[in-house]
Amino acid sequence: MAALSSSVTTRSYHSGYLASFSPVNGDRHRSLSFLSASPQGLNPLDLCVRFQRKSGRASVFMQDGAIVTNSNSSESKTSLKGLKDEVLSALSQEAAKVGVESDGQSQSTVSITVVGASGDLAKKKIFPALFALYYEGCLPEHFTIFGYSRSKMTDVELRNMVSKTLTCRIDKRANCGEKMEEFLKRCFYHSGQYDSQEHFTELDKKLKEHEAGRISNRLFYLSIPPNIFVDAVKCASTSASSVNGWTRVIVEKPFGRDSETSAALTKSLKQYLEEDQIFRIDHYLGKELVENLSVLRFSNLIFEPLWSRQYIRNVQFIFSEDFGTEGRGGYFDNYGIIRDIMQNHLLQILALFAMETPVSLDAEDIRNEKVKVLRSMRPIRVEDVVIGQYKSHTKGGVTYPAYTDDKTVPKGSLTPTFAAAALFIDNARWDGVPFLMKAGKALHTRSAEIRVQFRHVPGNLYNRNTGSDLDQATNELVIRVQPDEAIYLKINNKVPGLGMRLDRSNLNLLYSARYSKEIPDAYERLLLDAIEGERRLFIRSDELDAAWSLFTPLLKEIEEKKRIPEYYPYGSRGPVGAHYLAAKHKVQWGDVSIDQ
Ligand SMILES: NC(=O)C1=CN([C@@H]2O[C@H](COP(=O)(O)OP(=O)(O)OC[C@H]3O[C@@H](n4cnc5c(N)ncnc54)[C@H](OP(=O)(O)O)[C@@H]3O)[C@@H](O)[C@H]2O)C=CC1
Ligand SMILES: O=C1O[C@H](COP(=O)(O)O)[C@@H](O)[C@H](O)[C@H]1O
Repeated sequence: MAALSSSVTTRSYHSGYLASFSPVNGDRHRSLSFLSASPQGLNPLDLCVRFQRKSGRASVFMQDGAIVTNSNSSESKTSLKGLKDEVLSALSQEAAKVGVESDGQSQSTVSITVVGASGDLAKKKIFPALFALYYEGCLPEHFTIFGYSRSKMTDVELRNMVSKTLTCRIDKRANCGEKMEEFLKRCFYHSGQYDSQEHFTELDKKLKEHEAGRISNRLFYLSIPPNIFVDAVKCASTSASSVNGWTRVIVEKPFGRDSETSAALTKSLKQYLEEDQIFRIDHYLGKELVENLSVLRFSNLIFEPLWSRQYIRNVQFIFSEDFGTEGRGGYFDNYGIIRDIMQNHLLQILALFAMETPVSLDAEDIRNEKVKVLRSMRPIRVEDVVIGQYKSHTKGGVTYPAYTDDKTVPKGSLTPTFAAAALFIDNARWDGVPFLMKAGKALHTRSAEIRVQFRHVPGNLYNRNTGSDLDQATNELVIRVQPDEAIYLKINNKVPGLGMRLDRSNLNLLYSARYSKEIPDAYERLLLDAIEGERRLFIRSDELDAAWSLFTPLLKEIEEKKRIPEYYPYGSRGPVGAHYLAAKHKVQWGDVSIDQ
């Protein structure tokens, strides 16, 4: 056991289970106390070790029978709450293992209300993710799912609707039908307006019936258009909050459309919620390879020492989709690709990529480091940005529509469906290194990747064998986020034979070849984290402010000056301007080279 401050106040583990947490010493050490009878036969050390292994997020020690965390002082109430939930869940698992009734979970319930249940995202992502979690045994023992929206539906109709969407990966497995039936029995529906206290009070009543007197924990997932976020939060918090457990709200993007509107949204939400109740989702943070970024960097000696301007020439974040805005043009036209993809998904990945080593894996420590990166970024110059919009294109006898052919898009819209930008981080680690971003719809392929291009080998003995273009012969690390998740490193290698010819070959970690387990959808990870109170993958308000501060001046300039996008054919590689932009910064896009 690690010895911590002797003034830590503790209660005997054997006399209780976790019920509260409290600051200790007013400084770095905090304790989690167990207040009532704990399951017999639990080994506190085992619990502690299991907890550490499971969370990998905070240092947790047992001392005098209490669990103590020594995360740094930036640790907030927030992370401690998360810790509490995890400990409860670990405790309950231990209890189940030794066959005693746990007084942790069996006394608490989690009610998940999908607000906007009739909508696209709910059907496409949220219900399937909840089912996948249920299938995997990740949901708590007592849980209830409620759909809430204006559409009139019975519980049975909701279940029918949801069952049609459970065509996710999970239903290919054995016993899926049975599991699906069990899951659907836990799904209910309440029809109501988003701004009606009365309707949320009715929801509250129904939730209470299902909670059956247990400690109630409530998660609201706002899967509705942003203009009604605040109404729904107001009603949920004032009329349907938990009285004895936690209440959390997952908010979907867009979080405003610039610094002002985002700040206004945050202010409005904070009228009804504490920051630690708000879970701003960026589903790219829930993607497996994005989650793995820190593991790659911080647990492999060979990468972190190279992770700086000294060895890295440029970094590229590339997002492309091979379909247009079909069906979502109305939403998209008000935002454009910079707000839709760059300001959030790509910038979040950039921050994770470039941050300094956090003090710990605690959510606040990681988010502190990400904010520092965002705040160190140089304002984006409009001349460092290329924008494009797709136009109609006929190929193989098929005509693909232009962006403005979408009936929900205003005629003559200048909204960019493609953008490329050069960004810089003005700090000691990254001074002068171009971070290039490229995002587009209706391109030739669907992919998301991070490309790290390293500098050339000084005085390379094999220059003669690699050709005159030194940059062509440098190492490149590619993290392919999707599809076909992979990490590969391009190296120079001798082509077997009697001569001395080098080629570029890949050291390739292709996930489908290495791991048999299917990769969970990002929404599964994020929903589970929200239930467990883990905030690491959610956006804190200061991160959001910093992200908007970076992009708002650029967006204003593009929009006020009515900058004309460069038109590119549907299904192409995007505007050629993106290549000129890269060339200006002595970069070649990695996704267009012959040996991608
Ligand atoms: N769909 C997607 O792939 C993604 C969506 N998002 C975000 O998630 C949220 C939900 O998206 P999505 O499901 O596509 O949205 P929808 O447009 O499908 O709306 C969800 C539900 O909200 C209700 N609703 C729609 N418009 C209004 C309105 N003007 N006033 C009141 N209620 C309305 C409808 O339910 P009812 O009429 O029954 O009340 C609808 O079923 C949005 O914030 C979106 O930006 C983020 C990333 C991807
Ligand atoms: O947030 C969004 O993401 C999707 C792409 O998500 P993915 O997980 O399918 O890669 C994008 O289509 C949409 O425009 C955007 O709002």
